[in-house]
Order: sequence, then C-alpha cells, then structure tokens
Amino acid sequence: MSLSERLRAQNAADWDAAITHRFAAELGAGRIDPAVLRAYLVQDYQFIDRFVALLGAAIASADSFAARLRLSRFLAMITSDENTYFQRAFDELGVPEAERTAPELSETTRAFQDLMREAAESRSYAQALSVLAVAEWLYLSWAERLDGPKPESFLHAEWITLHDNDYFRGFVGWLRGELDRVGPAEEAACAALFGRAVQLERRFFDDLYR
Ligand SMILES: Cc1ncc(C[n+]2csc(CCO)c2C)c(N)n1
Repeated sequence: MSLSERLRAQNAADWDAAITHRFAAELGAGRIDPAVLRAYLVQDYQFIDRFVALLGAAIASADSFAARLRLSRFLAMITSDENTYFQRAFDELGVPEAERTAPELSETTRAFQDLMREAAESRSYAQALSVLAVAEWLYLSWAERLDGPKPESFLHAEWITLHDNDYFRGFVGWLRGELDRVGPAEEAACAALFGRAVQLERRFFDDLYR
C-alpha cells in the first residue's frame, strides 16, 4: 500500500464518517437548512485563509520547479473561482461584511488554523502535503460519492462541482503521489498531521448539527 492509502486506512473511522456525512447528503439533495449552510460557509472562509497560506508554504518548500508550478496554478484557481463562489453565496445568504472577514471562530476552525500554521512553519514539504492532501482528497471523496442530478441552486451545485471535476481529480492524484514520494522520510510527523486533519474535518461537519 502507498503511504497515502495507508494513512487513509489508519484513519478510516473518521474518514468514512466525514465523507458519508449528513452535510454532504443534504447538500447533494439540495435540502440543507440554509442556516446550516450559512454557518458552514462563514467558518470555511476563515479556513480557506490559512489554507492559502499553507499552500504558499508548500510552494516555498517544494523540492522541484515542476511541483512549484503545479501548486501555483492551483493556488491561482482557488483564489479566483473559489473566492467568487464565497462572495456570491454570502450575497445570496445575506451575510454582512463583518461576518465575511472577521466572524467569531469556532473551536474547530481555530484548531484547524493552528494545524495549518504548524504544518506551514515546519518548513517541510512533506508535512505541508500531509495536511493539504487530507483537505483536498477528503473533499473529492464526499463529492464523488454523490449521485443523481445536481441540485438546482448554485449554492449547492457549485460547492459540489468545485470538488468533483476532472482538474481537481487530477490534482488530488498528483498531491497523493507527491506525499507518497517525499512522506516516507518523515513518516511519523506526516502521520500525526494527517490524523489530526482527518479528525478536524469530521468535527467541522459534526459541529453544524450540534
Ligand atoms: C474544512 C475544509 N476542509 C477542506 C476543504 C476543501 N478545500 C479547501 S481549499 C480547497 C481547494 C479548492 O477547492 C479545497 C478542496 C474545505 N473547503 N474546508
């Protein structure tokens, strides 16, 4: 088994709970409570902020120009397409400016921010990849599992399409390949970060239904 496959298997309980979560099912059916989606997107926008910083750290610590290019193109995509989704969704849901830029953070969002800061400050490409790989691969996995027609509202449909498309699938496959290539030299640190990230992904969804 590859390192990425082994790490996923070691965290199967939280991984499977996250990718089969009620959140994904309700989103896929277009039947999510607007208050739940609103709360999710407000916290997630703060997640994305630190995620972009972590991606920058991966670009800086990568061991090849090819990797820097690929990560940079991805960074350009999420700071354009994905950012406009958030802005349009916030408009649709009536989220005021203060909540877009400086909401009260949940404990889980804070823990995620700390994890991403730690991975970035390690200055290790392998450790940055361990957290990035979870955030990308786990989202691809829940989005790919949804079947049936896309929900009507762009709020639901675009959040699925952003995570279930051929470009993204290719990127996740490449990220896993990078982790499989450089991770084994720092396996204990990578496994610890990967496991914490999977737990937090699950908690991020669970928090919405408490
Ligand atoms: C808590 C949380 N974890 C993972 C993602 C997924 N994600 C974050 S940035 C990015 C890049 C392009 O969409 C992806 C897939 C998320 N949104 N929120």
